[in-house]
Amino acid sequence: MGTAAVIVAAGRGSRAGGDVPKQWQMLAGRPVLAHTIDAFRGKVDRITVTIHPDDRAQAEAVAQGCDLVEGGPSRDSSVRNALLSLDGAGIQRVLIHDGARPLVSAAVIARVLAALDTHPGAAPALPVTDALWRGADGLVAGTQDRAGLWRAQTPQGFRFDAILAAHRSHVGLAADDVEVARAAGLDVAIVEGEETNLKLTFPGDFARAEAILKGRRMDVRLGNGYDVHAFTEGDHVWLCGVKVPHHRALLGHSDADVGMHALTDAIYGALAMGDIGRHFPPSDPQWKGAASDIFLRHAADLMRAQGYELGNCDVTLVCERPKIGPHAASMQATLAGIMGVDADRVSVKATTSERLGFTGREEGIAALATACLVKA
Ligand SMILES: Nc1ccn([C@@H]2O[C@H](COP(=O)(O)OP(=O)(O)OP(=O)(O)O)[C@@H](O)[C@H]2O)c(=O)n1
Ligand SMILES: C[C@](O)(CO)[C@H](O)COP(=O)(O)O
Repeated sequence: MGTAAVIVAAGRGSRAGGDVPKQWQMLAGRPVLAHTIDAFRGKVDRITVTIHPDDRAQAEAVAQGCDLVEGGPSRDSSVRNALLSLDGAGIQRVLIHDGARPLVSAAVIARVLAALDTHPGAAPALPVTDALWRGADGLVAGTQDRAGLWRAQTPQGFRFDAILAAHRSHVGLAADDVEVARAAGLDVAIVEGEETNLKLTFPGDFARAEAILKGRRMDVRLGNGYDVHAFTEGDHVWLCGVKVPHHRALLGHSDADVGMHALTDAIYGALAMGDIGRHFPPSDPQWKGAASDIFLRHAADLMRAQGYELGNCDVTLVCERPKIGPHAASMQATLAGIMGVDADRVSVKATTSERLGFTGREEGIAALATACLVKA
């Protein structure tokens, strides 16, 4: 079934302010209209965008792969021009959407399309939840019952032939295409809209839209790390940056801080940037006996260079001895200090392996770590 989207973007955005009409203003680094068009790509067979004659150059750059049609002096005349341009193109369903609603979700689009299986028209809306007043001269002049009132959104979807005929016969202006459809006797189903499907109308709406987009784009990454070091002769071990007295030491090319190594690898893993061995090859003599905070600091710096912050991390040391509990708080503070994060984002805990395996036989210590990195 041929489905088209008509995106109306021929207005001048007089209420939104700014140096250029709102559809050309930047939102999260891209023109508003680029976001709106992208929301429909892959969901419909073709996209028609109505533009103001002055905007052709920007439109050709932003609306690649779309048909461009010149709009009229009012929203409904712009829609009509777009529908007329699609006449005879084998379109069965059309979604008519404001170019100024760049945050429309796939779920809203899907709900409108699904409702068109059973209705000639369908549109998203939200029930009015605030009390409604009539006002005059800055005073409340009366109240309005809100029962049965809805806030209309777009895309408004229709069977193509029906809405084209409705627009052809419509006389006068219309706030939206539902008004045109209803004037022609078409039933329009209400489907659930979304608060985030806002129409950029006033200057303050851009900051709201930007905040919503930011939230949607949050990138959360998980990494894990695992390391083992064997015991050797000595009188202390380094664990999570803390020198812990013990009747043995850990054997390693560096200071063998198994906990810090696991955590470092977890961060590298979350970044998909290899492991300690890749960044600090054991074959390189300069890392012999190195304090492991060099590795962890490097991983934390890389994390920030990629735009991430540490959400939290969790290190588990597996050993019968030394007992970790008395040192856990100091380890937590040390790791947090190296990574430059608050201590409550760092957890250090330990378990025995019930005397089973190499850790149970006290041949060495194992460590596991998980790191969660967040890019807002
Ligand atoms: N002649 C017009 C007027 C409006 N629109 C489009 O209809 C949508 C909703 O209209 P509105 O928010 O009112 O946009 P503007 O008319 O641009 O804004 P304003 O009323 O503040 O000038 C917008 O995407 C707008 O570009 C259109 O294609 N052709
Ligand atoms: C179509 C619409 O977005 C539905 O809420 C709305 O009617 C457009 O209104 P405007 O007067 O063009 O801002």
